[in-house]
Amino acid sequence: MQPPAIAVENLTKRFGAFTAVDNLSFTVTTGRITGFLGPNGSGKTTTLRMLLGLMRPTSGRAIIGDRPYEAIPRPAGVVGAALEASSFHPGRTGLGHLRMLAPQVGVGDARCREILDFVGLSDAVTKRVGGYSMGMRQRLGLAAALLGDPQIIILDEPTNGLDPQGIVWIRELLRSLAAQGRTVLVSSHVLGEVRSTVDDVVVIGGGRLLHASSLTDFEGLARQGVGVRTPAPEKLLALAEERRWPISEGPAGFRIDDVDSATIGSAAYAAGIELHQLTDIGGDLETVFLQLTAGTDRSGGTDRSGTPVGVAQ
Ligand SMILES: Nc1ncnc2c1ncn2[C@@H]1O[C@H](COP(=O)(O)OP(=O)(O)OP(=O)(O)O)[C@@H](O)[C@H]1O
Repeated sequence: MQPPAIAVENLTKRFGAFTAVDNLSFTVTTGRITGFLGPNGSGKTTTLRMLLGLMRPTSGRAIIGDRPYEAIPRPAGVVGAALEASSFHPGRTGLGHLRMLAPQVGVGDARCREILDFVGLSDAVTKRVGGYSMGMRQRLGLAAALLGDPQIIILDEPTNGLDPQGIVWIRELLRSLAAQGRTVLVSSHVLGEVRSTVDDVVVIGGGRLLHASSLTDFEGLARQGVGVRTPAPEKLLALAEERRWPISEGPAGFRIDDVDSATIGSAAYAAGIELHQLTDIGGDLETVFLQLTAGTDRSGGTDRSGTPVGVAQ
């Protein structure tokens, strides 16, 4: 198996007494698009800044390829990032902005023009950034990230402030980058904006890891199930085995998947099994995401035992 493109290992960032990123660990698989999800203030940007050597971690480390960002000899050729769309000099043109970056990236004028064309900004080459729309700024940020032709791309909320057309454009661009075998880590506080694009998800809240898995496994959390409580667990387990129901036990009782509550209730009644609770659970993935991240203040983010919820990586 290929080593991960990015490995975040026990990363922590404190600002005084405030812990913005709290012992965070996850990996980003080479050649896949990973959605880095969490509500506002959950620590996404802080994590990305540490990844990119822009901020020193309090403890832990972040590895890109096989080394920390600071140790990469020509970083722009390995990893490209767009963290903030607004940090351009308003008096510069789009081309001027890229020309300013070109020497440190190690590219010439032709590449600057080529990449502006690629992000759909060729008409705005000579227009000053001060007059750019939000969408144009996002495109210019992407152009800067892609200038050195990196294999790993890190984008912080690239859909922020974009209209629906712009969001579709970003999605298609990310897909085309992944189709070229590149690795993309893209942050968002809105699951819906990246859901149709990403292969994997990392969900954080309150600076802590809440969930990491493939999107498919994440969607599995929203599978319809029925919660069952009974004073006769052995009998229920025997019934589930006989009926071949997928059953699992958690702190809140049993969960049976892919069977409706009426079927379970009738079968339990016929088998003389006393039930104390029969509840429909799961459903819409957006709701699952909101439930997962709800109340993740600085003391939250994990269940009462301190275990991240649903970590599958
Ligand atoms: N330099 C700093 N000094 C003090 N606190 C900071 C600093 N940078 C970030 N924070 C705090 O750390 C927390 C995490 O911020 P961060 O920007 O990483 O979150 P985020 O998930 O990217 O949020 P958003 O989606 O709003 O961009 C926030 O409460 C923020 O106020």
